[in-house]
Amino acid sequence: MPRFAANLTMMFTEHEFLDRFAAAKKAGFDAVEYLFPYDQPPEAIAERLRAQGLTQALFNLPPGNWEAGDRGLAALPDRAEEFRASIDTALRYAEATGVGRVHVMSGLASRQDVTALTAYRDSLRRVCDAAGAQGLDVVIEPINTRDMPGYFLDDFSFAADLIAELGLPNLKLQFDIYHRQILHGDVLMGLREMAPIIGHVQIAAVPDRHEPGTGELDDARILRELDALGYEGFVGCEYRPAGRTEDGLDWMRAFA
Ligand SMILES: O=C(O)C(=O)[C@H](O)CO
Ligand SMILES: [Mg+2]
Repeated sequence: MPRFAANLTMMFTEHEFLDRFAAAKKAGFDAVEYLFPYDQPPEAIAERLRAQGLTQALFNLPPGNWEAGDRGLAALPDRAEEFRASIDTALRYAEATGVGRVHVMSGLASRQDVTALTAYRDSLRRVCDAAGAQGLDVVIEPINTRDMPGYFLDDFSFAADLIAELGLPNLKLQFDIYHRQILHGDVLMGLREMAPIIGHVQIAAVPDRHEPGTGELDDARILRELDALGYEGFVGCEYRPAGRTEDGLDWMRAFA
């Protein structure tokens, strides 16, 4: 049975961010993830995790200026210095929270741009080296370009080939089922083919990104496939609740 992590960026938004940890615990979660913790002191996050007995499943490196349109820095040659600084920031929060993996966002660039591809490879080597020294995995996630137009990493096969080419032992795939369906479909075969390199999974219904089981996929069948494949990582619940978060959790309890 997969271990579900509440995504506190998208769920429990009825509460202030630091109050979402208690809300997630009360709703039955033992793990959390979110996009970015950087608006809070690391100690404040660590205290919430400790007080609620929660495990930190994942968070992202700083993405640049999200409000200004940045969606990560790793493939942006002219932002290399900022990317290097983002690694140090993320590792400070990783130390405080005990997270086991961090997600590196590529940024908006073309995979046909050789300078972007070179920057991306260099960035992944750098972050995997620094994160590995702290016992952390690094995950990269193909994201669909309907939700994120111009995102550099928009193909699962490209991501898998790059992971194989770089051969970095702590570089793994963040398999977001929502993006997989939109980009390629073929979700079960994708899971079977990429199981050896999957470092994190996320789920949301397609196309509305609401609770699993409310879209076009048989999400219960997909979760059973993760069990059958022996996946022992987390499944991040990265969906927008259709109503109050607490009222929409029956789908998860079917797996309890
Ligand atoms: O967009 C997603 O699915 C993610 O998981 C990124 O981390 C945030 O955009
Ligand atoms: Mg995702």
